[in-house]
Amino acid sequence: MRYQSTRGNSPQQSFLEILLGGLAPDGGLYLPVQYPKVTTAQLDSWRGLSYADLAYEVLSLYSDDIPEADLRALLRKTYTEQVYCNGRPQDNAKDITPIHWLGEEHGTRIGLLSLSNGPTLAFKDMAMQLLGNLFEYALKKKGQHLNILGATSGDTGSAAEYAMRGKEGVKVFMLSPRGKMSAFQSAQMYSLQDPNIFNLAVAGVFDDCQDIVKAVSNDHAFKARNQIGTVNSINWGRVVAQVVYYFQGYLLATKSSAEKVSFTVPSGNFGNVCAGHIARMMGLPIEHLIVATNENDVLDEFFRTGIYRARKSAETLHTSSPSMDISKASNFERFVFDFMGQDGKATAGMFKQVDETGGFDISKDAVFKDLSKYGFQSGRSTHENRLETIRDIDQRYGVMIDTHTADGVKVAREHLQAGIPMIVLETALPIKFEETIEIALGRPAECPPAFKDIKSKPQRVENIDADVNQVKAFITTHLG
Ligand SMILES: Cc1ncc(COP(=O)(O)O)c(C=O)c1O
Ligand SMILES: N[C@@H](CCOP(=O)(O)O)C(=O)O
Repeated sequence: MRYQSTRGNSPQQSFLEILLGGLAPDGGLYLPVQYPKVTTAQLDSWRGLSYADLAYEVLSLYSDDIPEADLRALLRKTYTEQVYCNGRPQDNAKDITPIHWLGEEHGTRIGLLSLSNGPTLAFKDMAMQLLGNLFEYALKKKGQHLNILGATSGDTGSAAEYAMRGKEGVKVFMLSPRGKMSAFQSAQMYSLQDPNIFNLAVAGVFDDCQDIVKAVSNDHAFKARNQIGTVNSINWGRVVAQVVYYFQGYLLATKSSAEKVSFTVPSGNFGNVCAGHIARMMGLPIEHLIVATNENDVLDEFFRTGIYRARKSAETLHTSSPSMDISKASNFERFVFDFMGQDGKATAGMFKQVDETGGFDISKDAVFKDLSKYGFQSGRSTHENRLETIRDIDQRYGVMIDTHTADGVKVAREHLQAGIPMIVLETALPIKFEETIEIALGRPAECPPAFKDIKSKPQRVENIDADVNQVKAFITTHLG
């Protein structure tokens, strides 16, 4: 499979080439030149496979430069019950991402796709554990080192750091928004003392951190000299690994591939739901993909109105679902490229307009009228909605959900369709946002034993301004 940039002005590359490179040289994001199609017969033949073997079926369509035996071995090493049982050991842990059915509402089943039982208790572990193993494999093959520059609003950072701990030839420089994450999230990252991990607390919001990552990646000389790579969903490897659990969710929810399901996805950087879009483009029978935002509702506004209006850092609100406090969703560009007919020049023009004027308006264009063919719907949730939903799901079903998943459930309930199962992606465990859980339920969230004393451990973090040059200087100094 060859990969093209969404800005249409970079040479096509293979899977392993883009894996270590991250952002395309023209500033765009990589996508395959075409989405491989999965037939219903093929889909039915995948029923009953282990998660690792299902992942093989999906990923082998995208990574033909990794020999079959190597890819299968990497996937079997990654997707084990031992790795994905950290949060809440469950009866069906062998499914890796089991569905926890809540019940029936308005004539349809509603369930949670459990994605947060990995080492850091958020869905990011699903792809990040694989990325760690893929990096190690690719670097060994090429005899290279990799210095990862990442941005986090709370969960990508710890997932990446836990996945890269002790990995030979890999250093991690992680930018996080100072004071904007939960105490548990900060402690997870900042308590790591590994010599290959560097945490930088930026005076700004997540979007500032992500802008710095992109600016550093766009300095081609610096990137090449310092072997800079990415672990954010900028990296196609992250997105494609997330495609797998849509297939798993679908197969677990249905008996035959004639059936349809809908997914609701708590969204911030649009990476998770972009993976759902790709699964749908491959032919997975998804009725709707419902984008659920918090008060930072740029994406909801776009799907309702056709107007994309990225907010400035100062307008980005600090909410009780802080991992979704994002106003410039990186992966939205991948979807724009698709709905613009994979026209790189048009996509580059639209994002130039975003840089210059803050957004674009397609409300009157034919492409917006045509957007329904992609199956997207959307909604937003607020702090009050979050508290109410956490309370309701606890009382009605005896299940405690985190604040981001609560945003998903709130919005999912507004889009139920009789007879079409609704699967809400559970993106983190409640303990990560324990302060809000305590407010909602008046009792603490359950904490896995591995994290009992996480907040009392000594922390190692450097404060830094939202300044590209300061970040570059830090990297240069610490690479020696
Ligand atoms: C817990 C949680 N939920 C939802 C999201 C949103 O996912 P995405 O950024 O892929 O849209 C994130 C981070 O992005 C997250 O950490
Ligand atoms: N919510 C994320 C933000 C980064 O998203 P990514 O999917 O692009 O890595 C986080 O928790 O850091």
